[in-house]
Amino acid sequence: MQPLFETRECRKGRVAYSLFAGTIMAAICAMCFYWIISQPVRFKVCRHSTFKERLLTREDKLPGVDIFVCTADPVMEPPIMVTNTVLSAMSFNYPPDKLSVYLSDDGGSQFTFYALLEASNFSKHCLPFCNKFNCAGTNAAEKEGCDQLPTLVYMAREKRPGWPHNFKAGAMNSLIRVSSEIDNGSIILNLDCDMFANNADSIQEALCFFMHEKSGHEIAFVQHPQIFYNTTPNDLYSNNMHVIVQVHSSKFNLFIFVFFILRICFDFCKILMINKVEFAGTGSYDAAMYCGTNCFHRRESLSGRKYLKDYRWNSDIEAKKKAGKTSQELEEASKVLANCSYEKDTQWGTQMRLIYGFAVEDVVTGLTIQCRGWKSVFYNPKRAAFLGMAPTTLDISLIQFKRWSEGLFQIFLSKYCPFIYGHGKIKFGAQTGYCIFLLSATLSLPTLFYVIVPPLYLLHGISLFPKVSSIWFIPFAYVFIARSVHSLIEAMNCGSTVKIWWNLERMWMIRRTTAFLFGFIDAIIKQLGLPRRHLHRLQRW
Ligand SMILES: O=c1ccn([C@@H]2O[C@H](COP(=O)(O)OP(=O)(O)O[C@H]3O[C@H](CO)[C@@H](O)[C@H](O)[C@H]3O)[C@@H](O)[C@H]2O)c(=O)[nH]1
Ligand SMILES: [Mn+2]
Repeated sequence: MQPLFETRECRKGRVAYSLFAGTIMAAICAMCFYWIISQPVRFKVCRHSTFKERLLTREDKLPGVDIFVCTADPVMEPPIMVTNTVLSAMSFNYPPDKLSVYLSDDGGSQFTFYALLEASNFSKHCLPFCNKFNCAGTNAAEKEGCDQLPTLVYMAREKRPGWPHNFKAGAMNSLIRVSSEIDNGSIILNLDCDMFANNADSIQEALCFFMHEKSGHEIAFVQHPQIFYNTTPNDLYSNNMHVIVQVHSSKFNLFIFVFFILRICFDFCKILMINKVEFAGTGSYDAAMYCGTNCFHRRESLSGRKYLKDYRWNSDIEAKKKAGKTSQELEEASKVLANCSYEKDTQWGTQMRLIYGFAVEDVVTGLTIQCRGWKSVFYNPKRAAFLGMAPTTLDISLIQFKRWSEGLFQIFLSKYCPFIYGHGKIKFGAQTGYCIFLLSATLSLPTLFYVIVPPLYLLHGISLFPKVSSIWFIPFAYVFIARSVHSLIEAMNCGSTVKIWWNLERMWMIRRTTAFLFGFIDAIIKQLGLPRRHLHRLQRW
């Protein structure tokens, strides 16, 4: 007998729906994960202060300090700015015979070179003057007579087609070699050319960490925050995204609810608080991130040395190599070291020193140092030690964020992922602290979803959120208010105003939906080995 009816499963669109649900689930898990890892740094925030007067009583033991300034393009980084940085570095309140300033010019520009020459002549007049009037009493230069000035070295390393020059990491590694031939100072300060020293005593303050009796020998680097003297105007950025999504089911509310709560919970990461909460928090787990500039390094740890329990600072290693050598001899010796083929088939850039192949070479380098057993400090003194120039337009700022988020995510996807590479080597709080930054690119996806889907529902006349009269309104309202108030209080505690806080909220929304998204895509493309555009470097102005 023939059946009178049949039942058939409607398979149409099921695969598509599974994919869709899968992505939502993945996004929820990712955000949950992100929220969890952003917690440890908030539970342990430390602040340091130093007693530099006590350090001065040990003046005889002060180490040599080599300051590295990097520049790459005379147009985008005008020589006046570069020389300003160099002069500020030369005027530290520190014995001039123990201070050397190196300028690496990747542009090999005559403008920069002659500007530096002029600056060095100028310094002969201005530095003794500064020393005399700024720091009477404590200044070592004054005691030893005003005639001595810090050593000043200009380096333009060799670049050749076909040889990877590895951007700033390559420049830093050349500087490490060249400076070891000249002064071999056991402390290295790394400055970008758009930052200048804002406190003549910063070296002494940093030395308070390195020379601390009990734990100083464990410290590899002391990172200062990047603080900018020019403000960023937060222009509005219109983003035309025409996405048409057919919505079939209004039972989707649960997803939206979870999304709503999670997005709001993790949404803490604001640039102002980064310095005072997240960076300080990772520092509390002995693993402050190296951020490429404003950072004092111990030469030995930067050069790849492993920390061993019995390690003690040996000031004898600072053999003054330049003693007895003429500057011509030093120049000849340095030329070999700054040669483009010097690093061929060596461990430079692969295992140690500045690591190559990452858009954010600094962060990955800091991580490898910490995984070799060293600790690092995040020091945010009341008076900013260094001041810098921030991007002044929205597009340049977004390009910078795109490069950072991509580079950071690239580290997460590489063998240097803190959970794997750092497992058992750095504290769990430090691993999660790193990942707050390394995973920032991934935030773009849930954010995009959040900003696109609810308006589409609205356009279709489907109500996503409960009515004000409904009891279900309470959790929504609670999460929204609690999150906003917490974020505002955190910002105000860090010295921000309501307006700054509001602008930052807006900027983070813009960054997550643009820069982070492109960073995410490019990092994935690179991971898959597909062809991609070149790194955006130096498009600051
Ligand atoms: O081939 C290059 C490219 C850049 N630089 C110098 O590196 C510094 C920073 O480079 P830039 O590309 O302008 O990066 P920013 O986004 O401004 O810098 C931040 O992000 C970088 C990557 O994480 C870090 O290296 C920096 O220290 C940090 O300030 C500048 O002084 C450049 O002159 C070089 O020396 N050689
Ligand atoms: Mn910079």
